[in-house]
Amino acid sequence: MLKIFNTLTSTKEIFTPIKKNRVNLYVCGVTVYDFCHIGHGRTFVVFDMIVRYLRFSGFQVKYVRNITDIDDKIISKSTKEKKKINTFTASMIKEMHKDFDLLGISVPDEEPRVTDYIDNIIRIITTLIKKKHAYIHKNGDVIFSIDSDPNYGTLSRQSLTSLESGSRIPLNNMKKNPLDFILWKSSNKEEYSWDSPWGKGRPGWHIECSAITNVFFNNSIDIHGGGSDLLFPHHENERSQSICFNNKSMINFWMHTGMVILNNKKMSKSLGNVYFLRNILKDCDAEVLRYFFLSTHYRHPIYYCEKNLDQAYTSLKYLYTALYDTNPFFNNEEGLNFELEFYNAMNDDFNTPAVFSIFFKIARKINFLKNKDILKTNKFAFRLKYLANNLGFLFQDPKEFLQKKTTLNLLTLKEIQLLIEKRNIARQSKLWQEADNIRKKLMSLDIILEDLPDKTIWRKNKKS
Ligand SMILES: Nc1ncnc2c1ncn2[C@@H]1O[C@H](COP(=O)(O)OP(=O)(O)OP(=O)(O)O)[C@@H](O)[C@H]1O
Ligand SMILES: [Zn+2]
Repeated sequence: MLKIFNTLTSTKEIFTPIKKNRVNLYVCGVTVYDFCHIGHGRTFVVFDMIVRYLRFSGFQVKYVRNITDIDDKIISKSTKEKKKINTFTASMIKEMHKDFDLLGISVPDEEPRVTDYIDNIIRIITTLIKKKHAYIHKNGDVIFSIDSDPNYGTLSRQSLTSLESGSRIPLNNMKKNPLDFILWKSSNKEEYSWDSPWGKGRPGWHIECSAITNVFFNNSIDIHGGGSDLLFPHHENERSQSICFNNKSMINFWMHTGMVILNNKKMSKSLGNVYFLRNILKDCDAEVLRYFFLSTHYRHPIYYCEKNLDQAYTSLKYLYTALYDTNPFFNNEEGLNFELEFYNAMNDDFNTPAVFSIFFKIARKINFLKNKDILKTNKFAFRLKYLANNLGFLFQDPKEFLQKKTTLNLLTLKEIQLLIEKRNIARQSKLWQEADNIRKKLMSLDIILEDLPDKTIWRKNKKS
């Protein structure tokens, strides 16, 4: 039985979908004004893992992730680069897809862009005004009145009084409450404004998700996700608007991922403390990065540093070394207790760190069986691969993975193989000094040897 931590109730709850066997999942996507960073990678790998597991568990999942393609930062960046907004956002979206592909994040079923849903946004705002949940300022801005919603603050569990006193927005004559937020921003700039009953303008940020979820899910959502940075104000505001528009809430579970932290701050485009995915992936295998993201529980923050990536690499190396030289053999006999442990861990709010320790247990079993019982080894290898594949791991050829970090400009693969053979002959002839010299020579070229019972394998030293 799957249990998910629901931010709304702050408890782990049994997950029952609104419609049997179907899951409607919506995740807030990227504001496209720069390349994607590791923080995006973490959040979207987490939801990718969740989608994969839900599908693996037999649910039919409809996964929608929006793209914010209109916003102040987009306007200022495209202006700076002297590009038309559409051209600029189209190129950023293309780059985002490239990065996510590199990371093995499967494509959502729908990726709606905000600018394609302006009519729907206007329709919702019109209704909110009619229902007196929003008011029009004389400059043409439309503003949501949080005091019109008695439940405002419920999701992020904040008391309005403390929010108001803590708010740094000055109480001017434009907003009735300092926490009121903009639904429609008046603007006359041709390129990024649309006609509306309140004059030319463009949507505020929060309203886009209410509009898009209405279009794609008719406001009937099983899981709504995003990073924990979005809980307040974005998700609080979105929820409030949607409830006021629809008269009820049909979002059952709210899930939030922990932040990727760099230098004690959330990694973010606007702060500029980012590592772009594309740069990290030049040196780091995508599966290693994926492993790093999921080796901490999705709700906890993670701290990016080389050392943590190295640890992820070492762990994956252990799993691939276990699979090396096996022929995974389909079966329903061996490792079923591990499979059960896997389901228990995943059903416990997607506990991937626990899952990885189960993978390790299977790998240890494989290592123990190797050279003792080939069939059993291969059956356990199947179990490991089968379970890991379902979360997007262990798809690579073990040999290729172990040898991957090779930018071999000094030695060709053939030369390495020749040296290994030479060393093996020296060892067989008990010429230990000569064998050791060859090992040292390879080591100085960052090639590490591992002697298995019947052969020697090599890999590139990760740190080089
Ligand atoms: N450091 C991070 N760790 C984990 N998730 C993140 C991080 N930064 C952004 N996200 C998530 O990625 C998605 C897209 O975020 P967004 O495009 O707003 O990125 P951002 O870098 O925070 O940009 P900005 O600084 O302009 O707000 C959101 O779901 C957000 O929660
Ligand atoms: Zn959103």
